Amino acid sequence: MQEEEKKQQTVPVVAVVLAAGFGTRFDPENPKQLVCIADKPIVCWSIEAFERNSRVSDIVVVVNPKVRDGIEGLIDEAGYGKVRMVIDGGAERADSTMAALDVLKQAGIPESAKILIHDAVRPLVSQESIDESIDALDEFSAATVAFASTDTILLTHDAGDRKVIASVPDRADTFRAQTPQSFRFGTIHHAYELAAGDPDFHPTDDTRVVVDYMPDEPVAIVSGSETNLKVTTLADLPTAERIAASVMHQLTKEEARERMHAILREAMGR
Ligand SMILES: Nc1ccn([C@@H]2O[C@H](COP(=O)(O)OP(=O)(O)OP(=O)(O)O)[C@@H](O)[C@H]2O)c(=O)n1
Ligand SMILES: C[C@](O)(CO)[C@H](O)COP(=O)(O)O
Repeated sequence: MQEEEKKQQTVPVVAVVLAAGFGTRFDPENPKQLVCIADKPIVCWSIEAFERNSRVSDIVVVVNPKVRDGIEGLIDEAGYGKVRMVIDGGAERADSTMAALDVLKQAGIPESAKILIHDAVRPLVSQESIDESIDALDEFSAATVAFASTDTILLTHDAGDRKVIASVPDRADTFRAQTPQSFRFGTIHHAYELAAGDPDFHPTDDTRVVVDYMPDEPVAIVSGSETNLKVTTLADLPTAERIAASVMHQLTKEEARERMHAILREAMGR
């Protein structure tokens, strides 16, 4: 059934692009979602990564009042065909995810739908990571793109006004969480329902909601990359520009190759 579903894609694959943050670590007066990298606003890079992926059927964009007009204007101008809704998020990232899940529930989305939740401020996500996220849901109900840590990670606890090490996990077992984080709709919706009553619920990502509230549900790791950078502070911009330049170079080469193949196919009458 799952093999068949994979080939025919019988369930919706919905990307949720979270762009409702306030960029306090970047510059609250200059919303980072709207800042350009290689002349294209960051939010457009992210939306286009999912527009370009033929397996993604729908996109929901989550915004806040400060960026709504700007982002709606960009979506209209570009004519993104898969963007079905632009909705308001909430105070924290998890509130913004919840807003999207509520809207999808109201729209009657099936429990089996595949939901890819992505930080708008990770503009350079690769098609391979998106494809692998969609594939992972044929085996697991939850998965996250993540990048193996090259540093040793220290888990700490508070000792007075200092932190001290609580434990040191084996480096081979440590990863840096990235996005998209992908889920069957029924799983992520249920996890958020379980978490809703908890006053100490302030997760910084969506997989944590499954890990904490549905501990028997395994969450798969999908390969990420160093280039799937999150633009967090102003210091990230030069790196993002460098990565964007190399991505554009790659895309231009691929387009040229595709054009050449099309010319050859036509010349050979195929
Ligand atoms: N209430 C929020 C908070 C964050 N986000 C989104 O979640 C992603 C997380 O990245 P982050 O760097 O934390 O963005 P901000 O929350 O904007 O940044 P900061 O924490 O510095 O305020 C971003 O795409 C952001 O727009 C969101 O949709 N709703
Ligand atoms: C989801 C995330 O990008 C995974 O690395 C990250 O946790 C977002 O955290 P932030 O505090 O909102 O930057």
